[in-house]
Amino acid sequence: MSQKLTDAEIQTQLAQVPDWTLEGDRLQRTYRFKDFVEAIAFVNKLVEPAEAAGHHPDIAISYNRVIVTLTTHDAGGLTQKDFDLATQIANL
Ligand SMILES: C[C@H](O)[C@H](O)[C@H]1CNC2=NC(N)=NC(=O)C2=N1
Repeated sequence: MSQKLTDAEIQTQLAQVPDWTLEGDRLQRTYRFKDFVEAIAFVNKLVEPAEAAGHHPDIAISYNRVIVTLTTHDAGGLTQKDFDLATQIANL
């Protein structure tokens, strides 16, 4: 299991993923698309990197908006896995 990051480590990591924000002890980004079909297409693109990492985002879909939230359930907070996946998602 990955170790929870300290507040200082989280701040350092946040600078590497500028479009993501800290929401409590979670990392979050909202994506907006043309319509529901494009939103779902994006969600489908998350499957491969998430499965490859063995790490899975929480996803909320509302028509053309997708809110991706990252946290490590096993650790009860943010770990390096969350920032690694955020980077991969940002590079899709
Ligand atoms: C056994 C398996 O690797 C774990 O249950 C993984 C699966 N995906 C996961 N995803 C996330 N976001 N947090 C976890 O703690 C987690 N645990």
